[in-house]
Amino acid sequence: MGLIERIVSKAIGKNVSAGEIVVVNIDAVYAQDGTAPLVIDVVEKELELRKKIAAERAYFFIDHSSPAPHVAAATVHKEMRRFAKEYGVKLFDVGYGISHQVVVEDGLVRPGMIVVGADSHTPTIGAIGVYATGVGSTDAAIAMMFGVLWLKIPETVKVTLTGSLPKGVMSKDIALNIIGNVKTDGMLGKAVEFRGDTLKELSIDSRMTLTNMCTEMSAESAIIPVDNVTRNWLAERGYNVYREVDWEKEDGYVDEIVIDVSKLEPLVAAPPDVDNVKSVAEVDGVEVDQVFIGSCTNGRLEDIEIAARILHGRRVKEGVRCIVSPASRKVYLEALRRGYIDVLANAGCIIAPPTCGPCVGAHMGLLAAGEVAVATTNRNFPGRMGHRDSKVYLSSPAVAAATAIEGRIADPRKYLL
Ligand SMILES: CC(C)[C@H](C(=O)O)[C@@H](O)C(=O)O
Ligand code: SF4
Repeated sequence: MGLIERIVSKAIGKNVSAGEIVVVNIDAVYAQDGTAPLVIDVVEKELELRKKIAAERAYFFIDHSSPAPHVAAATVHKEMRRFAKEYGVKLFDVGYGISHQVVVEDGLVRPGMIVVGADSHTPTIGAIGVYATGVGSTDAAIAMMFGVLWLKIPETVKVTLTGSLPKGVMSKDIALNIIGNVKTDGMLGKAVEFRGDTLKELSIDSRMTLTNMCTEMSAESAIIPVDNVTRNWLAERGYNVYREVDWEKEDGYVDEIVIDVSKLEPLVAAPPDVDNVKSVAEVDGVEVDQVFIGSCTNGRLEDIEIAARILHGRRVKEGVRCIVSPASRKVYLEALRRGYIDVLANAGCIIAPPTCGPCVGAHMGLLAAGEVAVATTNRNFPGRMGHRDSKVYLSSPAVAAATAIEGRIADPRKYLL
C-alpha cells in the first residue's frame, strides 16, 4: 500500500487498494472564485435547498480575480459572500491569500486528512502528508452539502530524490526536470509519492512547489510523508497530525523514478508547454518584458527570500516589469518584517497583493502580443498570462530574479556566490 491507500484505509477502517472506488468522509473542501459560482448553483438549484452545509470544514477563497478587476468578478465575489454567510461556509476574502497556501499555513488541513478542492492544484497540500485531489465544482458542492464524496484510489508512482541541491538550484528545478522527462501526461490517473534523502533538506515551502507541479504531469494527487521536517513545522505552529499512518513504510508502487538532484542545473519550461524543459544555458539571452514572482507554486517566504537575496543592492533592468505577489497575507507580512519587500521595492519591483492575478492572466500584469515573460508559476500555455501571442517561460524564483536584473533569461548562480 502506498501512503494514500494507507490514509484512506485508516479513515474508513478497512483496507483499500488502488483502483477501488470508495465513499469517504471529506475532512476539508474548498472552492475559489473561478469555481465557486457553479458550486453555488449546484447547491441552490440542483440539490434540495438546505440552509446548512454538512461538511464541517468548507471554505471559499476569493483569490483568482482578486481584488476584482471588473464588474463581473465583483458580482461573483458578492455572490460568494452572500452564500458563505447564508450557508456557514468560511470565506477568505480579497487579500487573504491563495487557497492552497492558506489552508496549509492556517492549519485548516493537517497530515492524514482527505481533502478535495475545486482547483486543479489542490495536490499542493500533499506536501504535508494530506491526501488531496482537485475536483469539479459539482463534486465540491456534494462534499460541502453531505460531507462525503466518492474517490477512486489512484495507483502510486514513487519518485525518489537523492543528493543535495546545488546552490541556485531549487525544488522548482526538480519538478521541471521530472516533467521534462515524464511529460504532461506522464502521471495521468496516478499519485506521486516523494521519497529519498533529499527530502530532509527540503522545507515545507520547497515541498509545496514539488507537489504543486505534479498537477502539470496530470497526477491525481501528490504526497510527501510526514517526517521530522513536517513535525518541526507543525510544532512551531501548534498544529498536529490529524491521522497517523505508517509514514516510513515504502511499499505499493506501480513504478519508480530516481533523481540525483545534485546533478541538476537551473531549468525553464519554454513555451508553449510545461514539459518543454530546457536548461537556462540553452535559452540564455532570451529577452523578457516581464518577470512574475508569485503564485501557489512559488509565492512563499523562501521564494521571496531568494529573490530578495539576488536583487539586494541591484536593480530591475530598465524597461522590464518585475511583479512580486506573496502567496498570502502571512507571507507578505513576514517578508515585510524581514525586510525582503523593502529590498525588492527598492530594486524596482512592483509589489502586488496576494492574488492568482498574473498567473492565470486575470489581471495585475497581463502580456501584450509578442511580449515575453518569465514566471515562477506552473503553466505556460498560449494565452495563459495574456495575449495568445505572448510567451511564458516557467522558472524558479532564483532564475526569475536573475532575469529581472539582466532583462534576459539568466543563470542565478553568479548572483549567489
Ligand atoms: C481557475 C481554476 C479552475 C484553475 C485550476 O483549477 O487550475 C486555475 O487555478 C489554474 O491554475 O488554471
Ligand atoms: S496561483 Fe495560479 S496555479 Fe495557483 S491556484 Fe491560482 S491560478 Fe491556479
